[in-house]
Amino acid sequence: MTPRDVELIRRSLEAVAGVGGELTAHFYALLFLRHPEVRELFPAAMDLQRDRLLQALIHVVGNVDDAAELERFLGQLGRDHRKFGTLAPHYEAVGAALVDALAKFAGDAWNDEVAAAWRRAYGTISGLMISAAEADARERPATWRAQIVAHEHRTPEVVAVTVRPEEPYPYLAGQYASVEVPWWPRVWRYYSMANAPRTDNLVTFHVKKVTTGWVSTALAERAGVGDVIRLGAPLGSMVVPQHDSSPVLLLGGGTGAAPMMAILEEIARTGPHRPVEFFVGARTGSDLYLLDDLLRLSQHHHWLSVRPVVSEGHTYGLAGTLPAVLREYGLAYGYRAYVSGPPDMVRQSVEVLRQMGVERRNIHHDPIIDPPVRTPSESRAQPHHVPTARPAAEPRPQPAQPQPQQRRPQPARAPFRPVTAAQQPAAQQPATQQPAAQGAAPADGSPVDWFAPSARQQTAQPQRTPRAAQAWQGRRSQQARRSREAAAQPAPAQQVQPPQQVQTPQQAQQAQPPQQVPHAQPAQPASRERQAAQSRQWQQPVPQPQGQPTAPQPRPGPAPGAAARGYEAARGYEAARGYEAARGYADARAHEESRLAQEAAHEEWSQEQPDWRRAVQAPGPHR
Ligand SMILES: NC(=O)C1=CN([C@@H]2O[C@H](COP(=O)(O)OP(=O)(O)OC[C@H]3O[C@@H](n4cnc5c(N)ncnc54)[C@H](O)[C@@H]3O)[C@@H](O)[C@H]2O)C=CC1
Repeated sequence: MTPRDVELIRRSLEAVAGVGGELTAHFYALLFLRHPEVRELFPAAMDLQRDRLLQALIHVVGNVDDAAELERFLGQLGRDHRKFGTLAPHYEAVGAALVDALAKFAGDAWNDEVAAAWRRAYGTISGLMISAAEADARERPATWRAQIVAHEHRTPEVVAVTVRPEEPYPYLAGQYASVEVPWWPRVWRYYSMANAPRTDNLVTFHVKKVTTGWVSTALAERAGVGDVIRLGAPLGSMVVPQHDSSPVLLLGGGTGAAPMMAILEEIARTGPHRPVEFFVGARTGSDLYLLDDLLRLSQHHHWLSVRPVVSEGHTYGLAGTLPAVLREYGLAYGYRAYVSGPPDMVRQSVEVLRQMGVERRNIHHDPIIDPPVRTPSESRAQPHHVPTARPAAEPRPQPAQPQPQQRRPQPARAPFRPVTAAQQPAAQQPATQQPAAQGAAPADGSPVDWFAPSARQQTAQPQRTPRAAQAWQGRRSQQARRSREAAAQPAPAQQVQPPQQVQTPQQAQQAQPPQQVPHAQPAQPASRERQAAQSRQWQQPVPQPQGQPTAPQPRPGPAPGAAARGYEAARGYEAARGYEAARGYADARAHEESRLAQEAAHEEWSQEQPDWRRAVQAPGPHR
């Protein structure tokens, strides 16, 4: 690209900065109308996808002077696109739709010279992506199937999910992978590997349940041992160089500490052992889910210092956010720094490190991931504030908000979610739960999803053909009826409850371990102390029922009477049977829900087409 091309492209991007949402919606409308087969490559819900395109373009234009960074970024983008099934001809279709969409929205900033500059630039971009993807295809698969072998709640919100990929999954400590769950096809989310590569090929991810995160919620609540997920190729350059012995500073906030654990494990295993300072941050003491592991490690490794940092509430450790504590207490000079956590934490930490004199090349972090939620003022004030690449991210939870659904609207098209007995039809939802109309700030001042469908698109929704609307209604009421029937049936777990009168309270409690029913809300220990108390309780020997001799007794046969059944239940036997039954039952329901969701998504796709046509035919803002 010539400097003139760069100048023209920058100016045209500035011209469309205020209409990014419409531009990308128009781009996808054009693409899907011209090439309907391409729609199959994208997830049913397109909101995050829309955000990605513009972010990638902004990154490319922002780094156009840095050939090495461009090559790295586009190479990674091309390799990462293999998991979507993207082929070389798709790039051409995308380029044509992109230029046409820009032409419509750039207004006076668009002319033949600008169009030619964009075509040249896109040729270079797609060329780099295609060649990186082709080279990658010669070496490794596009995706890996991986079976969940462990699923462990580390806190009520954070789950450690361990998978065994079916084929070797080579990666470096500190890298991340995209993950797709079977319930939301083509929706990919990124998680860092929380362990260094192991000979048994097991990989652990730390997943925080996010209110509106489809993949995170599925991984945390729906997934269980035996389920198979898909992994994309490992990505990222936040790795410790081999043969480097500089001291290391690790800053890990929340589940962002996961890649730091992998780096730490790698240093411990392969050396060289150099001073490692690990500032591990969380909002509250009970969110420091890695602290016990880290303290144990620091007892074994004299070179490791662990500094817990808590920003809310009173607890041991340092008080404040990670960047603030780093500024106050941190050692940084001469250190190689690794930073991971919420986007603002990473940005601020990088800034503090730079102020402390750490060279940019010694500060490592993943591409900064922002949730696709922006206030109108942010969008207007900082249309180009994105300095680095951003893979798609799930919106970060807003724990401080009492009503998270008001902060981040639900996925725009309610039918994508299966209807359960507990849910009202979307039309009956309170007005506050409906997605905010684009461009209109909610009265309560909460942020607008700037990439949500516009008010026009939403009001266009009821304009289905009567036949399609009838089919959809039929499907919804069928699902609601099934859910009601399922809810009315006693769950198998309840059918095998032993009679109450033969159980002591302790036995009853032990017969129903809180963590054993999958897909149910996990127990919510209010504090670390309570967690410890629960764990101690579970380690206690099973008390003998009253009236039974205390000497070892042969286990009673299969439930000859109520007392024997109670005895078995106290030993967890009935609970285990109930668990199995409940699990099969829940799985069947989950599959049914998933099937209905898929059908609904397909129906939505066909309903979208008139919307695309209208979007394509509508006049641009400048015309
Ligand atoms: N799960 C994974 O494998 C990985 C997750 N991440 C990212 O890490 C983040 C983890 O989120 P949570 O666990 O909810 O962390 P969190 O929101 O509970 O915060 C963790 C730490 O970051 C600090 N922090 C939060 N917001 C801040 C701000 N605006 N300025 C300064 N410090 C701030 C907190 O004080 C705390 O010390 C997510 O954004 C996730 O995308 C990053 C890498 C890997």
